[in-house]
Amino acid sequence: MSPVSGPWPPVPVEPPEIHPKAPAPGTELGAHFAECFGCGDEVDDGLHLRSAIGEGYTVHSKFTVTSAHQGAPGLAHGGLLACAFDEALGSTVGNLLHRPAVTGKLETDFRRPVPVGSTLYIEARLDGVAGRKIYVSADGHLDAADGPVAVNARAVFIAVGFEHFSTHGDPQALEKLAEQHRRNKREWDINP
Ligand SMILES: CCCCCCCC/C=C\CCCCCCCC(=O)SCCNC(=O)CCNC(=O)[C@H](O)C(C)(C)COP(=O)(O)OP(=O)(O)OC[C@H]1O[C@@H](n2cnc3c(N)ncnc32)[C@H](O)[C@@H]1OP(=O)(O)O
Repeated sequence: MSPVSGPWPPVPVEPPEIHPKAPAPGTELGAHFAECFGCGDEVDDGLHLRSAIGEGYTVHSKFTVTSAHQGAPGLAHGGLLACAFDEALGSTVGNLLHRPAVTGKLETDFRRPVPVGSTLYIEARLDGVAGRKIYVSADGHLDAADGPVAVNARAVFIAVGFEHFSTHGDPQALEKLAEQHRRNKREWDINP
């Protein structure tokens, strides 16, 4: 079975334009929202993904699998692995392009089991942009940045206005996020 289901990106794309205020390679990113299941510190059984900007404007993330993340006994649940990639890929779009966007499509190839206690090293990249569609992909290596590949993922994020979050989300939580970003002096304004 081929891990690749077709050409990627599937349509002609423009090269991504890295935002002039994107964090420099080596920058640790921290949580983008304390209540985020993927990266937030306030979610006890969340994934607690930790990410940093890599060379060539990639994003490198680490996800350590705990017993809270099991599907089969002792093994990571595939849906939670997909969640880790959603987070890593979304972080890549948000931090490198400074463009609010949501996941439109997320595809994963699970190539090796990921045991509880192991750490997935995820390297994510921007593959191209076609209008509002932002194409990204990532590889997840087991227990080391150059470990065997356990998961591949690719996704289409769709750029949205900030009103997407204020209209469909929780305005109070959005304000909390805005306050957090003001406190951390982030370079983008998340107010709608
Ligand atoms: C909070 C602010 C942050 C600010 C930035 C700070 C940086 C922070 C760093 C870190 C970031 C975060 C990390 C977290 C990561 C996790 C992200 C998630 O889990 S997001 C939740 C799951 N996803 C949804 O809930 C979407 C639900 N869907 C929708 O809301 C709509 O369907 C939407 C917005 C995606 C599109 O709806 P329409 O009405 O606006 O637009 P239409 O015309 O339908 O589509 C626009 C284009 O996109 C294509 N498109 C739409 N859906 C597609 C799909 N599923 N696959 C492929 N293409 C699709 C269409 O074909 C169209 O393409 P054509 O312009 O015509 O070429």
